[in-house]
Amino acid sequence: MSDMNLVVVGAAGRMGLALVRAIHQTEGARVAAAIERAGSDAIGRDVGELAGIGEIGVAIGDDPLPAFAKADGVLDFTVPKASVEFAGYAAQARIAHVIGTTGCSPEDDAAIEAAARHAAIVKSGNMSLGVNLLSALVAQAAKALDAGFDIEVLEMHHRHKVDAPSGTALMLGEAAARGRAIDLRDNAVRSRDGHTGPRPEGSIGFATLRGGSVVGEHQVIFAGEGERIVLGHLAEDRTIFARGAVKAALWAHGRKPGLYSMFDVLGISAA
Ligand SMILES: NC(=O)C1=CN([C@@H]2O[C@H](COP(=O)(O)OP(=O)(O)OC[C@H]3O[C@@H](n4cnc5c(N)ncnc54)[C@H](OP(=O)(O)O)[C@@H]3O)[C@@H](O)[C@H]2O)C=CC1
Ligand SMILES: O=C(O)C1=N[C@H](C(=O)O)C[C@H](O)C1
Repeated sequence: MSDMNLVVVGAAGRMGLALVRAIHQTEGARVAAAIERAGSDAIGRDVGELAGIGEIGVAIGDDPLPAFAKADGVLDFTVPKASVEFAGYAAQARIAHVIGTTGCSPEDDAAIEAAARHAAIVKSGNMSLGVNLLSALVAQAAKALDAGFDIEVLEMHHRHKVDAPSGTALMLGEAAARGRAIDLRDNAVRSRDGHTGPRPEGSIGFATLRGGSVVGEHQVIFAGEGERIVLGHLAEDRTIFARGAVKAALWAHGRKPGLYSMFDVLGISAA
């Protein structure tokens, strides 16, 4: 079988470059095109050279449509507005679209869901095996522990991150809510400041730290009377997300249209 031709959008970004390296190391996949924002300094540069793997003969461009028309899939870790646009183009081209972008609004998610009627989309706030497994464990723990255990989600990321709470923190919050059989939207406490009053029983709290070069750290704390259970994940390298995304693309290639998650790709039961 011929290699899966992948377009990396946001190719000069932190994840874009990690994706180029991951595709290069994966049998059955090749970088067919690399796209950046119009006006980016990276336009015209060889994406392999930029990613530190040497020239691969793929110059970064700014026009996604012709690139998508010749490809089998798109890897997209950009910004919500761009991901919505790319979802429309990938749907037109009927090719797989892997979306790692976080910070999407409900309207963005609705547009992506609509595009998934025409193409296979895999979207997840975290593409690593570890976090997806952690998510299943969190749901299980939340189900086993009663509301006497307060749930708090703590995350830390590098100083460049623009959205909060992280996509992963929200995914872990969703897992906890699923375990508790409650709706996260009605129970999330996403910030605290000043005289907050006591903690609402059954709520799920989020705390965000930003600084330095931290790749991504998450903890879910179940705080009870006299004891705490802490489940966590430490990302040491962006390779874990990139490898997961390439795996998702290969999995989605030729699959029927629909919105899938990394649980589907990894065969993990959401619990
Ligand atoms: N799901 C997961 O496993 C993971 C998700 N992420 C998420 O991925 C996203 C990107 O993260 P990161 O790589 O650190 O961010 P970066 O800012 O380093 O990369 C994003 C890239 O996308 C480019 N871009 C923006 N708009 C467009 C556009 N319209 N067309 C083409 N390219 C565009 C940016 O260009 P410019 O800078 O010039 O604007 C930039 O190069 C974030 O939402 C992050 O949370 C990150 C890691 C793992
Ligand atoms: O922006 C990042 O860097 C990351 N974003 C994702 C998130 O929002 O959870 C995944 C990972 O933690 C890195």
